[in-house]
Amino acid sequence: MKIGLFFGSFNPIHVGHLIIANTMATATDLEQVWLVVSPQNPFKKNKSLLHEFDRFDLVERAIADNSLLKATDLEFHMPRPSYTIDTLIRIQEKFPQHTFRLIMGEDNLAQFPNWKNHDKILEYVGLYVYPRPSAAAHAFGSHPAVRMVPAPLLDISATYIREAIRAGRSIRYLVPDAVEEMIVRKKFYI
Ligand SMILES: Nc1ncnc2c1ncn2[C@@H]1O[C@H](COP(=O)(O)OP(=O)(O)OP(=O)(O)O)[C@@H](O)[C@H]1O
Ligand SMILES: O=C(O)c1ccc[n+]([C@@H]2O[C@H](COP(=O)([O-])O)[C@@H](O)[C@H]2O)c1
Repeated sequence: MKIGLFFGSFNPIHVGHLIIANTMATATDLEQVWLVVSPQNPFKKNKSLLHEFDRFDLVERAIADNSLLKATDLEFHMPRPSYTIDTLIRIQEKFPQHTFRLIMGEDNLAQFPNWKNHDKILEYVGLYVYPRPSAAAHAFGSHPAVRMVPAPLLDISATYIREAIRAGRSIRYLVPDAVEEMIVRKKFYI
């Protein structure tokens, strides 16, 4: 199978992530998308980073009704911070029967040349990129290993959702109902 790996902090998962994952699984040649929850992005020092077990639970709740999407906690058992190349190698070793592509939002492309072994990532799996309104300029638009997937722009972020919660505003429709229910019940991000 050809599978898209969608890495993220998912702090928390929101409808933007779900639209991206579902678009990749239905409007491209990818047959499934696996959401890889990263314990620690090497570039992010976030005080409001929820424990990875809780972020993973929220992801599982969010995708429970979509058989094309799966969640994986593989990075929980790997060294921190979470370097994507190391995880890609581990996943390919574990699932030699599948081919993989790396999915990311366009905002990640500007910093991508600073990722560990980014050339190797391009060679190894290639990228499927979802456009993002806040994306800074980058030089990957016509790179042969990078596929820009045309799709509606989504001006929504986990930062906005955390701020809304802190300010006592509703996050209804920004996250699935089951995710909102758990965030409210467990008082996450307050
Ligand atoms: N609205 C969006 N449009 C395009 N890509 C997105 C969007 N939201 C998230 N992504 C992509 O999803 C992946 C995981 O992102 P992440 O979990 O950091 O979400 P985020 O909303 O950007 O979070 P934060 O606001 O905390 O930085 C990244 O590749 C990111 O580029
Ligand atoms: O491997 C790297 O050098 C690297 C540098 C920056 C980010 N990443 C990964 O990119 C993914 C997206 O991060 P985030 O926090 O924007 O969701 C997440 O899995 C990070 O571990 C990976």
